[in-house]
Amino acid sequence: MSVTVEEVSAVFDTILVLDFGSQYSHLITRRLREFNVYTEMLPCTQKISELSWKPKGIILSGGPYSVYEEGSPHVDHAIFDLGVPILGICYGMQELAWINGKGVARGEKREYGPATLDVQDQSCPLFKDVDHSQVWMSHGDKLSALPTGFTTVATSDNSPFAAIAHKTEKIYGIQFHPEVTHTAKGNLLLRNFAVDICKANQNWTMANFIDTEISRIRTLVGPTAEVIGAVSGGVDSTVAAKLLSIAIGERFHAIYVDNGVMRKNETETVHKTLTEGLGINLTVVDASEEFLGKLKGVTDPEKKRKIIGNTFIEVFERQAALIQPKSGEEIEFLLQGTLYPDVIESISFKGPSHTIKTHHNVGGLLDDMKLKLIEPLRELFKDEVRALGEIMEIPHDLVWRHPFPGPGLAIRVLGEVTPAQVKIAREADFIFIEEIKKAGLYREISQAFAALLPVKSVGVMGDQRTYEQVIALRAIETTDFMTADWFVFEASFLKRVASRIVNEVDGVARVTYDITSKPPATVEWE
Ligand SMILES: Nc1ncnc2c1ncn2[C@@H]1O[C@H](COP(=O)(O)OP(=O)(O)OP(=O)(O)O)[C@@H](O)[C@H]1O
Ligand SMILES: O=c1[nH]c(=O)c2[nH+]cn([C@@H]3O[C@H](COP(=O)(O)O)[C@@H](O)[C@H]3O)c2[nH]1
Ligand SMILES: NC(=O)CC[C@H](N)C(=O)O
Ligand SMILES: [Mg+2]
Repeated sequence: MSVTVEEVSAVFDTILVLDFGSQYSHLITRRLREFNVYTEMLPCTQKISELSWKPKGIILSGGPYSVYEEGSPHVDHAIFDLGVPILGICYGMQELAWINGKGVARGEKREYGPATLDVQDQSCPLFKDVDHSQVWMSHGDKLSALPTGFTTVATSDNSPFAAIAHKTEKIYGIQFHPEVTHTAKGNLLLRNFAVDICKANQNWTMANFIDTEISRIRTLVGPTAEVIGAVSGGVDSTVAAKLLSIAIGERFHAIYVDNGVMRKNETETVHKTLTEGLGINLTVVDASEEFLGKLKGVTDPEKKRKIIGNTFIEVFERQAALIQPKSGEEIEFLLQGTLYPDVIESISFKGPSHTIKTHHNVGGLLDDMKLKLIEPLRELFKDEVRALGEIMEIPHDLVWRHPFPGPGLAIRVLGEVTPAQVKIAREADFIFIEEIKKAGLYREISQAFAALLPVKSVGVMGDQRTYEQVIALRAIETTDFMTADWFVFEASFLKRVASRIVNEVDGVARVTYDITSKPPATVEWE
């Protein structure tokens, strides 16, 4: 028997962003959701007839191509038959012009940076309260003529067609980017479009999402089937597990694997919080010896990742096989903590970005396990997951936890991973994080940790010459982990941490602080 489960976009009023490959496209989605309008992004090649829901409005994003070039992407003209408002941004506006008269050409010079907007037509609802503000331009092509049926709504010094609007339909084009923060009133403009012009309901809140999602899970799973899921104690898997546990109770089986390279006290804390605190049906598997045994003698970072990923799958599958569903049937579903950025990445018009490190998750389980997937967070950004966690009363500490990589301390112990080395990295990390929390800096920092370098250095302690290893501290600020800046601590803070680590952790003679940004460095040392 198959059940139909409504998509989120069929339940909430949805603005559809069609992506032409701009680096800013996902920001459009984020901005609209920030004022509680549900927004989804699909590739610009999406066939409208294949959509199972009707958007309240459509936004055409920017993109790196030129509309007049052969092979450049074009939108399905059926968007005009939907009778919903349309907003074209940069390439998106050029696409509207190309469809309505082809007046787009290479400009004499590129325009990149701030410009001041002059609104000519004050009655245009898109520009309500937006006049004379700074906007951000990033283009080389421009409109050479007004498209058929359009008028000029706003100009700037370099762009005689900074904004255009159709005379009778609700179709708008803007040359600048409202989604970037350099456009002072960009949020307001997007709000004017989504709320005033498209009349989208501002009901996208996690409080509303939670009920829809729980009933969606119940419909999908049905009255008797059971679900398994790997839970790390990280925010994504915990929030997903809590949702499942609210929806189907004991029929959800969470499995946490202690791989021997977790942080100090982690296994105990996760166990206690998830079972006693959150009432999740959790099994803790201690597989540390198995993992550490397989890591023996291995120094190559990618090999470490592969060994941990593969062992993880073996342990998980072994454990899953032990679960006997009450129904007498087999386990039917697997929970995954997939987030919206992963979805965007996989549907991106540009194709998935270049993989620098093979970040594993439990994706490898699927092929032979024949389980159906449940991904309750696949519509959410990380900040939405955190908001959802707060609503479900998951402890703050867990909701705001820095991400922790699946291979754990194994990629923070550079070189061979031995129990002795893991212990040093674990103790140093614990002190660093403890001091960060004491200083009230934990929430300001996106991720912080200590890495153990496989080099020895000379030191002196109590008149004795020492010859021990080096700890590198890393703390970064970032919004998306694709780029990151190192965090600027007060000198006194670093002094305190260094002194504690050298004094309290056996085997460390020296502490350094990593002051490299990403790029060129990555967040992790391996
Ligand atoms: N030690 C572990 N035990 C069980 N599952 C794990 C473990 N480590 C990772 N996983 C699984 O791999 C997935 C991916 O891990 P990842 O670190 O990306 O996400 P997370 O731990 O849920 O959240 P965060 O990004 O905040 O750490 C997890 O959601 C979880 O399903
Ligand atoms: O689950 C994971 N498995 C991995 O192998 C892995 N390597 C890096 N990371 C995390 O990804 C983010 C970006 O890290 P990098 O700049 O080092 O690639 C940071 O948050 C890193 O901690 C991993 N996460
Ligand atoms: N940011 C954009 O959308 C740029 C559009 C187009 N490629 C141009 O250079 O004008
Ligand atoms: Mg994690």
